[in-house]
Amino acid sequence: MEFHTVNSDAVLEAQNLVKSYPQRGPVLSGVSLRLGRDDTYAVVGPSGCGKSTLLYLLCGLTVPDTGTVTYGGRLVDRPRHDIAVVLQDYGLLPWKTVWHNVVLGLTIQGISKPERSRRAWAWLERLGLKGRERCFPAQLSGGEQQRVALARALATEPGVLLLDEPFSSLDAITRERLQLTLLEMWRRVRVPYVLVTHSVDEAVFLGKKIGIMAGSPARFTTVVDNPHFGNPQGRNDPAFYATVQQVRAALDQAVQGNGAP
Ligand SMILES: Nc1ncnc2c1ncn2[C@@H]1O[C@H](COP(=O)(O)OP(=O)(O)OP(=O)(O)O)[C@@H](O)[C@H]1O
Repeated sequence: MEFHTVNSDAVLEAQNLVKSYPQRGPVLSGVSLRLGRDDTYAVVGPSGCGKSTLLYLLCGLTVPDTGTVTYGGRLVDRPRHDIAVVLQDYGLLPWKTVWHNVVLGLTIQGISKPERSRRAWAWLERLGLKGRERCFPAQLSGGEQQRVALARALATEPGVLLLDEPFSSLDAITRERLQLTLLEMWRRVRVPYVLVTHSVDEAVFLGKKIGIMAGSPARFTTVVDNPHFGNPQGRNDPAFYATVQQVRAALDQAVQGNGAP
């Protein structure tokens, strides 16, 4: 049993992560992140800077060279049931129906059949997928597949949700709808999340905190406390766009400065 001393109101905490890949060398260096119980955290940064790598470290799919990730004070060094991940390509099993994809994680966790059924129906309904449970992923649109991936993650009642560019392959309208869906889900179950995105606009809409990553190896150059998180007026509010521009400028500056301190 490994316990680490962390601030008790942090659900997920990364401290001074350093990560290298063979042949690639150091990708991340000195990366720290603190996700509180009521937080949502958006991560933006240039392509290839190491955002997905950070997410894999946060969920224990890979381990850092040095530094630690803790969940509720316990070291994360392998995947855990209470840290759910939603990937860009949905990660659905093509040979399983929507229903079986949604209950998959629950079956692995050994959840009883009635409880599996209760949770799966609840999330299919909340995400507007009732009636689609017998379909296979290939019979669904991209937006529907992404909602199945969200239902599957949320049905496990995770303590933390990690999302790796979950909406990037969707058209603009579907993307905005699903951003709202994620926000509604967060308001309902209050599961803290880390969202990796290429879209500054999405980061400002969905991140209470916005971490800007840059440099080689990358680190957080700036973390913005975002007053426009979940702004009901959203994109109709000029102040929202002022924040988008500020974050974009900070990102440009970080990239031009290559993240150097
Ligand atoms: N398993 C691996 N082995 C070697 N190099 C890797 C591995 N995984 C990622 N990399 C390299 O590490 C760097 C960071 O990759 P990562 O996918 O974390 O970046 P990213 O910021 O998420 O990129 P993007 O925004 O394009 O998705 C890239 O140069 C990538 O080629």
